Amino acid sequence: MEATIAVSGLRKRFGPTQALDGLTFTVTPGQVTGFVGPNGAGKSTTMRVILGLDAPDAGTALIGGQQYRALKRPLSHVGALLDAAALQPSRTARNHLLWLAHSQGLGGKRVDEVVRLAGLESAARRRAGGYSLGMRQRLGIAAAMLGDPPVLMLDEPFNGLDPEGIVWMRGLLGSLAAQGRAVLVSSHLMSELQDTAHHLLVLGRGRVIADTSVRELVAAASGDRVTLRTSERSTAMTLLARAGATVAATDRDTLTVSGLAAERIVELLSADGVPFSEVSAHRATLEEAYMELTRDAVEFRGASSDGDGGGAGAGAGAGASAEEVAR
Ligand SMILES: Nc1ncnc2c1ncn2[C@@H]1O[C@H](COP(=O)(O)OP(=O)(O)OP(=O)(O)O)[C@@H](O)[C@H]1O
Repeated sequence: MEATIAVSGLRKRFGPTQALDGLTFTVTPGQVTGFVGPNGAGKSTTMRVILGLDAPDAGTALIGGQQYRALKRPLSHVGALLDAAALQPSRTARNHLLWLAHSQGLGGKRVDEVVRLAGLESAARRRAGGYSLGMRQRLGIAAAMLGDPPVLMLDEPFNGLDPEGIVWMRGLLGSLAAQGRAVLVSSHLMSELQDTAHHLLVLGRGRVIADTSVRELVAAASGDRVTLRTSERSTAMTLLARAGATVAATDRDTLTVSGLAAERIVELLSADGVPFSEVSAHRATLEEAYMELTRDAVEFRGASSDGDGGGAGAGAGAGASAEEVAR
């Protein structure tokens, strides 16, 4: 089966709230796609519609070209982690997985495999009701992986994980994508997606406001700034300015240089015998890149009751313009 999620023109209203407002995107295989946006942007609703748990008012949501309800053994097509708290508390984790596996015609051997994959060996025979949120997330991952699906859709999988769990989750997501699966992951924290997501889908008020590669996004936000540390600040400033750079002193022995590549700066300083202890190209964090991307369009934040999202709109080359978003 084709490892894709394709959403087209999705609309969904809950009473006065237009939760999804003509959403269109494709999640492609072989990469982790971060699904981000402020509270109430429509991330969970989108996932619920894709899984057939909510019916859209308009539009389509297809997994590998098919609607969820048309899938014969859904767990073999798509694994989902939606609400890690939704468990039968009296069941052991293993029995929960066995029950799920049997409902899909899968055997106990696969249950043992996913228990291992999720790092739950030592806890699998304990009742899930006593699990911490982090362990529930692992159990949710185990359940999502039961059918070895080509498509994964995980709502806030980092929630409740300790630092070790976060590193584990990042590694897992990366390896699932490297196996050619399509992996859609919602998150509130850019830091969780840093070095994990290859692609970013930014939602605002039920619309896609940016659909962009993380590499391009970070490169654009990083600019061409280079940090230079030297004990001969004024000599370096004169030399680099003469070579066409814009140079600003940021500290007693530190300069920020733009307009010249780091390699060229090293060449120039070396040729003139100017000492330096650091020449490093600035790399924006995903958080910085996201803030820049969403800075301009106020409307992105949504109605004030929607809470604590970022700024709004889309930066150059990354989706709709601020004006479009503000409509
Ligand atoms: N069952 C429902 N009944 C009424 N309104 C709903 C329902 N489900 C979602 N909504 C509303 O739809 C909008 C989108 O909600 P959704 O949960 O999809 O956003 P989200 O991006 O997942 O938010 P969060 O980041 O807080 O999880 C919100 O305004 C929400 O209040």
